[in-house]
Amino acid sequence: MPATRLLADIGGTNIRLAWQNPGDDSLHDTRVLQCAQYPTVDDAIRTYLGEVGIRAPHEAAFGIANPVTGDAIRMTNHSWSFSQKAVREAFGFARLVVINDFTALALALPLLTPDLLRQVGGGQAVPGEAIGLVGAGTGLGVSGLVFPPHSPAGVPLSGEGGHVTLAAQTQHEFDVLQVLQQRYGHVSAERAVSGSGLVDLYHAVRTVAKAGGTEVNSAAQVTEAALQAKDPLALQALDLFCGFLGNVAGNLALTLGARGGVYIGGGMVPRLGEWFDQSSFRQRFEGKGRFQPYLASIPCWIIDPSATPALYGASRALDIAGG
Ligand SMILES: Nc1ncnc2c1ncn2[C@@H]1O[C@H](COP(=O)(O)OP(=O)(O)OP(=O)(O)O)[C@@H](O)[C@H]1O
Repeated sequence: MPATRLLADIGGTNIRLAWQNPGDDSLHDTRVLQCAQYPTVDDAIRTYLGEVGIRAPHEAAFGIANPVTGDAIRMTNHSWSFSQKAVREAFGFARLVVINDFTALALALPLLTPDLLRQVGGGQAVPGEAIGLVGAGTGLGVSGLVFPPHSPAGVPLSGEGGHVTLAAQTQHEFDVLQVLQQRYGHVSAERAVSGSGLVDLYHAVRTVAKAGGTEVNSAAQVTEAALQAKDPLALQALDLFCGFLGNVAGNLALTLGARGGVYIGGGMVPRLGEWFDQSSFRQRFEGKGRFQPYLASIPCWIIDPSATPALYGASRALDIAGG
């Protein structure tokens, strides 16, 4: 095989992998593996390379769901940890770039074609203005793209906005947050707006309602109970989830001045289909008092995750790193 580029998007549940030929943007052999089935990231990568028949990729880029602050990587919502240097040496990569997974997704936003996006509310994006990015999956990823002078392609943000403090706006939300607070102490946005967060919201809703309800252990069970069985408590939990996401996305839009729009990534919202559009999301996105008209003009788009956009962003990170 000629020199190839290995790309990985490493989340708390899934690792998505693909490879590219030199000078060609097309992704090849895109696969999704379950992180929990591999003791280390090296094992998952070796399995992938073996399956697709590539022995020694020349270089690699990973987007990964944790802050990247030095050589040592420790995932926030999974047990994997590794040294970037050790991985680079183990696989013989000439270059390895590791960035946050939502920083990688932010780098891919300008590449997204309209067929991969579905708009939920708002008007037109203002070209050249900041863009917000938020996405619920195993965790809650947050990033954005800003366009300082001389950087027309945009500069991605590397933050940990999923861990901001979650605020309540209604008595019911306050009651639910109190239940979460008793469990976690600090209730970050991710404690509610994530897969495990949705399960916790369901249990909290039941506690507040002093109700029985169905036993659930996964986010998929809550969405199924809500959208298929029309279980009222599951519907309440799912609507709280969407409302909290709207609240966080609206805060992000205000903080960044994201008149370029807000993109919604992650694996959860696309699974809610058009039900999401009539949830509390948009109302809570805009419901910021005097800034309602400002937010009402900002478009939100749901990203279709099937195109594995973060892999393209990881590849762009290698291009930008040069060398
Ligand atoms: N039908 C469903 N409805 C809602 N949530 C679901 C459904 N199926 C799976 N999930 C949740 O989606 C989450 C996984 O999302 P995603 O595919 O974005 O994973 P990931 O990329 O590994 O996550 P992250 O990047 O946030 O660490 C899990 O928490 C899972 O419980």
